[in-house]
Amino acid sequence: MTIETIGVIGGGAWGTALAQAAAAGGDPVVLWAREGDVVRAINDQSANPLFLPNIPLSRKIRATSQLDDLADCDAILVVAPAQHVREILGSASIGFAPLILCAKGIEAGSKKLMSEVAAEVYPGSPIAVLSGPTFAHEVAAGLPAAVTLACEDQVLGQSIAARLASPAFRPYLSKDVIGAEIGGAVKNVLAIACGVVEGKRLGQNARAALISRGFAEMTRFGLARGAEAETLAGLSGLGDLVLTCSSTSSRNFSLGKGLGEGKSGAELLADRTTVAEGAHTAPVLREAAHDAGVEMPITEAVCALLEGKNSVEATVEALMARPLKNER
Ligand SMILES: NC(=O)c1ccc[n+]([C@@H]2O[C@H](COP(=O)([O-])OP(=O)(O)OC[C@H]3O[C@@H](n4cnc5c(N)ncnc54)[C@H](O)[C@@H]3O)[C@@H](O)[C@H]2O)c1
Ligand SMILES: O=P(O)(O)OC[C@H](O)CO
Repeated sequence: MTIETIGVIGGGAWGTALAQAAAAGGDPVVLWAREGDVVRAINDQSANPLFLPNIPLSRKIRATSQLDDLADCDAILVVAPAQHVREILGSASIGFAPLILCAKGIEAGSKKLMSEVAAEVYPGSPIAVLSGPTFAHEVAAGLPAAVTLACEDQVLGQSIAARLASPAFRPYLSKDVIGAEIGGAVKNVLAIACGVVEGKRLGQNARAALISRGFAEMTRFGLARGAEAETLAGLSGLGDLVLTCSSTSSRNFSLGKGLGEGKSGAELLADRTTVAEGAHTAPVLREAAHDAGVEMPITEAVCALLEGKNSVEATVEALMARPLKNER
């Protein structure tokens, strides 16, 4: 299968960066954005100052406000925030093109992963997941990055990988769709915890401990949901966890930093233009972990902090005072 025209749903930072990556070889890209200003800026100035400032975009990217304009695309990157994917897919008529899911989150209420949401809305469409350690501004600027491209149909996966690959963008194939999704969703919650460590100045040791014990949580939950351990230890799991837990370029890390500095979750989440997926995923993940009988103390701590139910001091004390146990 040859994939030429790529459609992109979502004109935020990551949708725009992926459009830029997909346009690198000179093939056309059609990007749907919700904001009229974004559509106009891309078409008139080859730029997206609202979500991806100071990055000149390829002229091969054409933006539209009409989802139906994606109907003839050979494959569609779905890059809306996780909580809006169902609604946006439901309002599009995009035939049977493969859907490449790029949002990192779990749907509130249903507790479903994006592949499960997409399969409900478009039961006939082949599904893939693209996830990994990728700050949008770096990818859009053409800096090197690698991602997991998970697709049960490996022939389709190879076609998608071949279409998106460039000297600066390297997809690694996997069949483990669930594993790729769980890594991306869980790391956002753990990044909030690492941001708290930074904001409260708890030190580098604490951050490394959180990354390691957070990875143990991610692995326990992932295995319980049918993910493969190798996927969780790969780009879409551990790779993205390390990236997002290390830098204020991460919105989730920055949100946690604010909590660590003493601001409230409500204050930090009010009037945001950009999305911090971990804040939406944390409570759903806590419920899903409970359903699966999986212990996720760091996730529970992040929820309590976001909900204003515990202070940072009391949270750290409680995590450190948990009964001693084997590391595995
Ligand atoms: N930014 C990154 O570096 C990056 C990298 C990899 C994955 N992702 C993931 O990509 C997804 C999209 O994130 P982003 O960074 O492009 O977003 P963003 O923060 O740059 O922009 C916000 C997006 O949310 C959309 N939005 C806001 N309110 C909405 C509503 N009511 N209905 C539908 N859409 C609405 C906006 O149109 C915009 O596309 C997220 O799941 C994120 O985790 C982001
Ligand atoms: O800014 P964040 O925290 O949403 O992280 C962006 C990407 O997911 C990093 O891979």
